[in-house]
Amino acid sequence: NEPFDLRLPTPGCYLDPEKAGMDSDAVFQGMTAHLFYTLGKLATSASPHDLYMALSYAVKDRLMTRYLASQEVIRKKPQKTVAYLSAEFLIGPQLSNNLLNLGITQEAEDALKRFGIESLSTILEVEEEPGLGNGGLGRLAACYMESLASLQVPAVGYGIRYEFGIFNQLIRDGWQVEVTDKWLKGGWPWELPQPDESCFVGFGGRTESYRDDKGNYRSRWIPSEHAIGVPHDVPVLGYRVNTCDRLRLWRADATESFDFYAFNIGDYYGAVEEKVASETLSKVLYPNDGTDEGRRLRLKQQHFFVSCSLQDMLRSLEKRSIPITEFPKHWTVQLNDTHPAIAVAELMRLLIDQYQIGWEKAWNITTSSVAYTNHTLLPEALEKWDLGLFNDLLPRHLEIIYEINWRFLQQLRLRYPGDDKILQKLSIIDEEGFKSVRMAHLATIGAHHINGVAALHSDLIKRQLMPEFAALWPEKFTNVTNGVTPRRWVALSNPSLSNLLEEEVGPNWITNMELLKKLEEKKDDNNFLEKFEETKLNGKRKLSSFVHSKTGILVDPSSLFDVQVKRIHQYKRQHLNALQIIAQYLRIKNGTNKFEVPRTIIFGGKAAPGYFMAKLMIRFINGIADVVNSDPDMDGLLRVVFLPDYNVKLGEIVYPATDLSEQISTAGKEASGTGNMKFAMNGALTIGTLDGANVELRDLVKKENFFLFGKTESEIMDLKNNNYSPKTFINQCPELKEVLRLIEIGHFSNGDKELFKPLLNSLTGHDPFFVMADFEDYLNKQDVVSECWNNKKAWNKMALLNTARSGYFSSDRSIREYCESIWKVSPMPVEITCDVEELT
Ligand SMILES: [N-]=[N+]=N[C@]1([C@H](N)O)O[C@H](CO)[C@@H](O)[C@H](O)[C@H]1O
Repeated sequence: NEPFDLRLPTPGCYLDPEKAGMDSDAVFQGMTAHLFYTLGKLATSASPHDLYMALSYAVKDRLMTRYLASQEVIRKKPQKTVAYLSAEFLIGPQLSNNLLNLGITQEAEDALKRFGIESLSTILEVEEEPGLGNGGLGRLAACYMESLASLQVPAVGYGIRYEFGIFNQLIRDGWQVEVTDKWLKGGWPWELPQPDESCFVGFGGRTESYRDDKGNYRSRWIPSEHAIGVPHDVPVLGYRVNTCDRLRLWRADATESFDFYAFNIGDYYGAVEEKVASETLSKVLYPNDGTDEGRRLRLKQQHFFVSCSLQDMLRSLEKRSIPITEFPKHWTVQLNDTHPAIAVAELMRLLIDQYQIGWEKAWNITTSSVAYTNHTLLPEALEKWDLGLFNDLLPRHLEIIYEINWRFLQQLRLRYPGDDKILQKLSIIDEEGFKSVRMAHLATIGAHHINGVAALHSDLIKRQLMPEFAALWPEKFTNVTNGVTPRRWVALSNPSLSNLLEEEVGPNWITNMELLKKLEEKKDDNNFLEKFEETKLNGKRKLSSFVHSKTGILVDPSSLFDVQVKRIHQYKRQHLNALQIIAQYLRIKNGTNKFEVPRTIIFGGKAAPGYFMAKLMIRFINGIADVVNSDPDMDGLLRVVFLPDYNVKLGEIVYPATDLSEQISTAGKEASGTGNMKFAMNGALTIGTLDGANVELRDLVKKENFFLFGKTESEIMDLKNNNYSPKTFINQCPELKEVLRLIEIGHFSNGDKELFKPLLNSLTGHDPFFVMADFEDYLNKQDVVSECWNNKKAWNKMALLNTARSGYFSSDRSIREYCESIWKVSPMPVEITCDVEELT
């Protein structure tokens, strides 16, 4: 394709920062200009936030050439583009990542010095992160967008621009308190509103059939309510390439922002009612991680961003005068879980009702364009929409879903004549009890591929979640194990390790993590192992001062940093970790502590506001921390910390500072996990169960470099099918008995015996996540950890081998697999030819 002609007076073709207006002086000039013209500030009176905004604008300027060039390539060259539809994009802070991917971090440091700012970190601290996601699913979408750009694959991420993201978490008297996340309050320099590319979206109303000009009977939708979707584009720059893809986030606005008639008759609320109602669509992110929300507004949000996104894709074909029937050649649509699954019905509606395409053709276009990723097996997370609500909000879509379902059931009748049971089981409509629409079935029937996010998980989807569908369409079911971007999670978060890796294997490990295998040669090199350990200590010192500044707790960087950071959920078993701590506490108190290993145990994670047991688990951990941290017997041996407001920014401090990564979910429950990958890349050892991606991690780093414990998924199944009794395990383990007794008498709740009763009753009663069954094995494995820690050389060797062998978990590998096996797309480098002289 002919190179992007750069006749525009903009800095920025990726030849060489020095030559293309990327040197520190150009950055300084850019900042000065934005302070003056954009922010109306003089350098002399600029606050750190002003300088953050000025530097961000100056950096965004330097993205624009690539951003526009990349859009031009998509516009000019009929190439299949990836559309990643996700209700969540947990993109994290942008400035440091864009500086890294542009390769001008040092230039920014130098420019800031001329404003009297000694360190870039001072400016990075003030950046608000857009909390547009809950946890793993949202962060995965962000890692994937960055890898798509770094691999030079044209892509658009489609999502919602929530005005309020995931709540900020405060800890008050040990309890989680949610605070609204006003991330936009200081302004956000990383977006480009595109109001002229807005879309209309309908809700409610009714459908009516009519005869079209060819006399065919057709159905059409007459919505009773409308909203406008205004796109806000966020550049997603690849690492040291010209590709800059975009994240298109939809903001909801009213078709009629102000009703003068209502105003004139003094009905002031009426005057803005519609505006308020519409804006609510993108007002706030639902703060649940992996549970079905089932609320009307949630379904409206899903239809809102999906309809805008599909209209946007179809419009891009019209703009390029490409026949709509060629949609599958130009767009491959990935559904990030069932949250955007309405896309199957909405694409059919747009193709049939708006573009008058016949059913079969429309179905062919849809099923050859859409693919679906499942992220959880938890029954309570599988979205099912009440039929009444669905019909009320999306009557035309329900008509189309009935037709899809009818045709599907016809197929089944042919394949399984007389087997009504399988029809009921696979139908999109769940007729049992409250009739509902099963979104996972709609996605599976409408998709050409369904993938899980780790080998075990994808296998369990086929064996447990959807065995009949897997038998029906074995070719559709596949696996793409999750990955994380090494740019943010190693190069950016852990500069001292990054420098050591570059020293040892050269700079290309950042885009080719397999190169890290070369580090294996250093596994017995004491000198190198000490350097490696030093990088970890750097991280631990940084985290220690952060812990002290946030919680007032003093922790010893030379102690074993044992970390569990993730959303609080019973299946992730933060309470199992807490019980183990009490056992350690008792051993120290009773003098039966075998290994004098000073440990700092750190927790972090938000609980969904409506999830009582998760909130009680946070209170429980803080109750234990108060007792342990105020007990002189624990000095120099045990410290427990609950770090508030765990998010991407905090993750960037925690992952490089961890010795032991806790991945202790009940086997069969954690689809993949991605924190486990970030820890291993940064040289932490994992104590974990054979669950999710832990299985592949253990295979790759080798079992001697992984602390495995616990029952396997099939052993858990056996326990479940044979009337599992937690009491059996309690009676077998005196330490566990003593731990439970201490909780019961209120030892960690100032004598209040009631506070943790719900937790105790659940653990000693039904124990749905088999905490009691795995406790003893877990406690024993922690002893193995302590023993190993006392052998520094052995520990560092194991840690090095984790980093060396975690290259597989780069999101570049995941994206390559999606491109080859599901999307059938290939990289499309963006050429920028510019006559430098002409530019500068
Ligand atoms: N929803 N959801 N699913 C999850 C996470 N909670 O966001 O998706 C993540 C991303 O696929 C998985 O790593 C994790 O195991 C799974 O529970």
